[in-house]
Amino acid sequence: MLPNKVRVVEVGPRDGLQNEKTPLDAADKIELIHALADAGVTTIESGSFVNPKWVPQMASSEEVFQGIQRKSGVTYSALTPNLKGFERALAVKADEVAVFAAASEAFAQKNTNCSIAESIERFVPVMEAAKAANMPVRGYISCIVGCPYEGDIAPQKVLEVTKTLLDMGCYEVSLGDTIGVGTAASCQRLLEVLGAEIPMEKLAVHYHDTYGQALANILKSLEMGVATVDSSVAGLGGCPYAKGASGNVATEDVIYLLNGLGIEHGIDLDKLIDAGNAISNRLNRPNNSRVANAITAKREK
Ligand SMILES: CC(C)(COP(=O)([O-])OP(=O)([O-])OC[C@H]1O[C@@H](n2cnc3c(N)ncnc32)[C@H](O)[C@@H]1OP(=O)([O-])[O-])[C@@H](O)C(=O)NCCC(=O)NCCSC(=O)C[C@@](C)(O)CC(=O)[O-]
Repeated sequence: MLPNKVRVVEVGPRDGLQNEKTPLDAADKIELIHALADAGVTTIESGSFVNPKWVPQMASSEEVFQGIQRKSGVTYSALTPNLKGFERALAVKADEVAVFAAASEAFAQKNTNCSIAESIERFVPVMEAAKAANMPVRGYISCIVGCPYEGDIAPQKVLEVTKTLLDMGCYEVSLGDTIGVGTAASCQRLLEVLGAEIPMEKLAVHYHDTYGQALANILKSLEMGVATVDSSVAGLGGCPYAKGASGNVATEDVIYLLNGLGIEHGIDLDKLIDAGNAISNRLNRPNNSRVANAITAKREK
């Protein structure tokens, strides 16, 4: 059965912009975040406190958080790989942080320079500090169905990491199909394994659209009881440690799907399209949302 309401987690300003080649200054990112909040998005991953040598596009995250005019009811979250990242996020008053692990050892090494177990160890002090600061922590898992280095990933491995993150205190785990290889069938198999042990409300889906399967995978996930979907306005981004991976599914496309299904989400599609067109123009790249392109063409007629 489909959920009545879906929470859309906008990851464009982080997952999207971390992999765009055109450098943006903090003011452009702030403008994007303001436009997203104005469109009704209530969770916006606004930056990342990782080593700026690894991901230079996120180096201005402090400035971004300090420059945002916060809208009441909106959660401005940040990615934090370790205690140092958490302290940076806390200093600029992020509302929520996210730790990120992988279901593939090879990807964990490439992305975080350590094994899966070591990445989890780094989260222990983050969870303690977040608890003391009363800050919610989200968990991410990369490579939930496939890894660019290891190939297919067993659902059992994803289950193990998901349980670990939830046991540590993450309120939710977002399942990342980092290279977009999942299909409705493989996502269903994974969610069946997870759903046997974990309540669906603890899971979110985070699909990249490399193989054009993201919307089908989202629909399947909604049918299986998932009600939180990550997406990126204009389909921004990719992944710096997964060559050839395209951006997240475009938020505009997700909203069009939800509208068609009659599922509540609280986002104004027209305003969202304006936000996506503006950032695409600023980056001098095409808008990767098919819905945005279709509606923009219709507007121009
Ligand atoms: C995890 C580390 C930090 C380990 O990196 P490391 O080099 O092993 O760390 P270290 O602890 O040995 O420290 C080395 C240097 O980094 C500094 N450092 C250490 N931590 C920080 C920090 N937080 N902020 C700023 N600086 C930091 C630290 O201070 C030191 O500086 P130095 O003494 O050399 O001058 C590194 O590998 C890293 O930053 N990785 C991030 C990679 C990344 O951002 N990837 C993209 C995000 S994940 C993703 O996109 C997937 C997701 C979530 O969207 C889901 C999906 O789709 O799959």
